[in-house]
Amino acid sequence: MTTQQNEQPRYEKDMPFRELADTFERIEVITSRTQMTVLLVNLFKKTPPEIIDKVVYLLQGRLWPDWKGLPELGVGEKMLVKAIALATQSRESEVESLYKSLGDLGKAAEKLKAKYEEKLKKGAMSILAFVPAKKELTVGQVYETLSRVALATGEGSRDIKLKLLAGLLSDASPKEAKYIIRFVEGRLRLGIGDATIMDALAIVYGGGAHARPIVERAYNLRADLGHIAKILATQGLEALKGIKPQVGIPIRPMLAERLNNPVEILKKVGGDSFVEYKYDGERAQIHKLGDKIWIYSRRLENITHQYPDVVDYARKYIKADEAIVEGEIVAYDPDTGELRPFQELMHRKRKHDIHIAIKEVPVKVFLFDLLYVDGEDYTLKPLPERRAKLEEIIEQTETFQIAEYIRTNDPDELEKFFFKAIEDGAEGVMIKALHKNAIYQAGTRGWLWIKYKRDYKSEMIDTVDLVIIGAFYGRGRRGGKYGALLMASYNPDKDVFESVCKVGSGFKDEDIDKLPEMLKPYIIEHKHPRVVARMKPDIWVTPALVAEIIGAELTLSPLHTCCLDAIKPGVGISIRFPRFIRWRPDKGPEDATTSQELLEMYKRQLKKLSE
Ligand SMILES: Nc1ncnc2c1ncn2[C@@H]1O[C@H](COP(=O)(O)OP(=O)(O)OP(=O)(O)O)[C@@H](O)[C@H]1O
Repeated sequence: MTTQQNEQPRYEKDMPFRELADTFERIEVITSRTQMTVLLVNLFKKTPPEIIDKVVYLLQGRLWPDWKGLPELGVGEKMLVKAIALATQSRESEVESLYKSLGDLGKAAEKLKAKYEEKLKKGAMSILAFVPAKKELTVGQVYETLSRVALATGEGSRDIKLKLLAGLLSDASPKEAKYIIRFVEGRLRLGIGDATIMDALAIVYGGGAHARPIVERAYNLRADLGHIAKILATQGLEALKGIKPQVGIPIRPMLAERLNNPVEILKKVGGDSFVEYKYDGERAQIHKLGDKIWIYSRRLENITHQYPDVVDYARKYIKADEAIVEGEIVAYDPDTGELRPFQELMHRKRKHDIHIAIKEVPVKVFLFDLLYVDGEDYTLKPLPERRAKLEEIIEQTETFQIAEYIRTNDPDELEKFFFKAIEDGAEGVMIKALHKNAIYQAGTRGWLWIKYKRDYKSEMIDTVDLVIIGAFYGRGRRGGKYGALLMASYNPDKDVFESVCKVGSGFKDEDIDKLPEMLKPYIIEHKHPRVVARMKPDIWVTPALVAEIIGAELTLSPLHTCCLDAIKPGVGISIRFPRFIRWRPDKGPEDATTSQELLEMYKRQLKKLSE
């Protein structure tokens, strides 16, 4: 077996890997977080600044931040068993049985390594052979070798990985072998949190606890703790103080608190606020540098490859050389423009062929913040300033636009907008403070943003039969035809038809093709006298035709008049994500589901949302 020492470059500024393995071992037996910090402080004091980033990554149990999208180690248990067998000149069956009895492959490696070293020593003693003194493994070497293991891909990569690992284990002491194996297995499990690492960094390189918020702020702006540690260790605290976001490195997201009372919410944010749709999609932090685009998820994974369409929009419609903006990616129906449920977006993510997925589940992006543009950090500027700049640099289109919002300090207005948001397929609303301290609190959940979602949801179990009272012109593939219908329930007490929803989904192409002919005899120039509606369709029709409809749930809406004021003042009952099932030619308009029945259904199906 050739040893890694001979193949690997030695690091000028390096330290023995033993130091790290010793720290791991001590961390395993301590019981308090303070002790953990002390151990890390001692470790960092011994660490040359040039390799602090590698030490931090190894403490985090990874080789680099996940968002880099670099390959993982890609080493299975079988390969590890082989590598241990090679490095300790044992049989694979021996490794396996020891693994079985100890329940820990790291410990098995440690034992076999110790046994092998013992054997070597004895052999050397008995024949008085010359055994060259082994050089110590260094952090740099271990890091470099493991990186090469991860980056070896494609044909022949299995052999390369095996050879590299076996070499590394040959050079390792028993204890080092144990931790190398656990690291590769992803089972280091030392429970060292980022916060503890930051505490220790602040003490060693920042001069004490006062440096801690500066380290944290830097990490929030650039979610790469190794990178932040290296700047701190090599350039000092002042360099960290001036740190700005960097395009390509994700910013840790700002998060919202939750409240369900509009009056209280407005009090919390200081009255005047933006109330925005809380879209039900995937959060996207979009970075642009010239033509290069990165998209990061809520958990800062690199999801760029999942959204080539969004990459395209960002390239075209962000009018800045460098920018970081945030928004929500939502699935929509191109024929009606309506938003689709979150599950459809997930369906798209599961598809293997991204080009088919893009066609089947097209998406829109609703932008809600701007964090950085052309060299300027916007995270410390108040929201109105960020929004104004966002509006300035975005060319808004159908598929790439600013989130729907109102500015208000009126709880009733807030509530109405909330119901409208739900009916339009959003989850609720986000209320955002506008005062001068309303900065972008990266990495923090706070009261500058408050989410307002429903407590209750009325599941829709049964279908309903509703009457057509109007129609909307279609777009996309439905251009020149009707794309959606305005549907109503019957109110026998008043003998009127009350609007419930606008339905555009569930129709087959032939249904859409037949609509103009079906509706033609019923078209009228104005709203029918027996129709009560707030929404205005492109054409009105006499209530006559009935269709069976289902939806995700019954919901409250300020746009519809079915049971208006019955549950809450100013809002009626509606259907969220309604879908056409079939025509009901056997039913006349007065046979449709009544408003009273819808009210009963709403009440019956009311369910507390357990979160
Ligand atoms: N207009 C908007 N402004 C901010 N966030 C929005 C908006 N629309 C949708 N969102 C989504 O809502 C989330 C904000 O809620 P929160 O900060 O509580 O995050 P969360 O913990 O992911 O919660 P949730 O599960 O409710 O989405 C964001 O992460 C984002 O994905």
